[in-house]
Amino acid sequence: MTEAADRGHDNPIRVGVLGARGRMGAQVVQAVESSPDTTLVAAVDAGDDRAGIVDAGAEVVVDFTHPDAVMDNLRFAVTHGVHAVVGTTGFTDERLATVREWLTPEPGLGVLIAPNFALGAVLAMRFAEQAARFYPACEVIELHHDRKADAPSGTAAHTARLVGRARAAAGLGPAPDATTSELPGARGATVEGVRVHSVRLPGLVAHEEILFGGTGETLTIRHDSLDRSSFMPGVLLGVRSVLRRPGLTVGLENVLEL
Ligand SMILES: NC(=O)C1=CN([C@@H]2O[C@H](COP(=O)(O)OP(=O)(O)OC[C@H]3O[C@@H](n4cnc5c(N)ncnc54)[C@H](O)[C@@H]3O)[C@@H](O)[C@H]2O)C=CC1
Ligand SMILES: O=C(O)C1=N[C@H](C(=O)O)C[C@H](O)C1
Repeated sequence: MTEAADRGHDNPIRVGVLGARGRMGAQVVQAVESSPDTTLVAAVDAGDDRAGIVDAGAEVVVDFTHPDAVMDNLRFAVTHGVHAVVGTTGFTDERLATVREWLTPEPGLGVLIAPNFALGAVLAMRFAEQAARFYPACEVIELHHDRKADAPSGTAAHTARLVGRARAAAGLGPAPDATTSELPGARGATVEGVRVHSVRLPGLVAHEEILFGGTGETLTIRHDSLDRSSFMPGVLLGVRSVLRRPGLTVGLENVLEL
């Protein structure tokens, strides 16, 4: 994943990282330090003073923190004129509307929020959206490491929303389901009419299956992030592109022009 860079060694993009000591943040710190067109100017985690990001002259802040912390961080970035690339989960339509409001008086500022920065995950979501209208039923299974704070994953929720909206646009009704008796939770959560199931196990990183059922056949689209390095090309692409994408962009697919 590359994008024609107009910033290089002599004028690298000044990047601050929020959540810098976390699983993702630590990798972002390394990726930003290793890339010739970006330079790390601030690494902030819980308990640190995030004013350091502004004092250091960051142009872009990257946030991989926690759903409970991300809105406050984002408001801080926007009110201080810092572009933001956000991987943290927890974005509802209401939260996105709030971010758009914050950006209204800041017409030059860009915020990119992506539920998943891995190329294959973005492609899987797009393929699922394309397949949705052809099948009477779809369910999503996401599988993650046992330290993950939220369920379902942001990616699975986003996938279900995309599939659910594509189904609705195609005039598809509820998926056939004869279940009349169940233990609570046995059929998962429902997002835009699509069932979503969450698995948590040590040893896993981040995985998603989108299963479609039809007449005498099924289609399974599966993506596996086997290592967090899978997210870094997308994060760096986001850092480069957010500088020239004013307003709110949701999803890396818009940057990739899929
Ligand atoms: N969009 C994507 O491609 C990906 C998104 N994620 C999401 O990123 C988020 C973080 O995931 P992990 O790195 O696995 O979590 P983690 O728990 O390993 O790291 C989060 C870090 O943020 C810090 N933190 C919490 N509140 C903070 C605040 N107010 N200011 C600064 N730092 C703060 C914590 O101390 C911790 O070090 C989650 O929402 C996760 O779902 C994770 C992987 C990929
Ligand atoms: O917490 C994680 O690990 C991940 N979070 C994101 C999500 O919730 O979709 C992206 C990826 O699945 C890894």
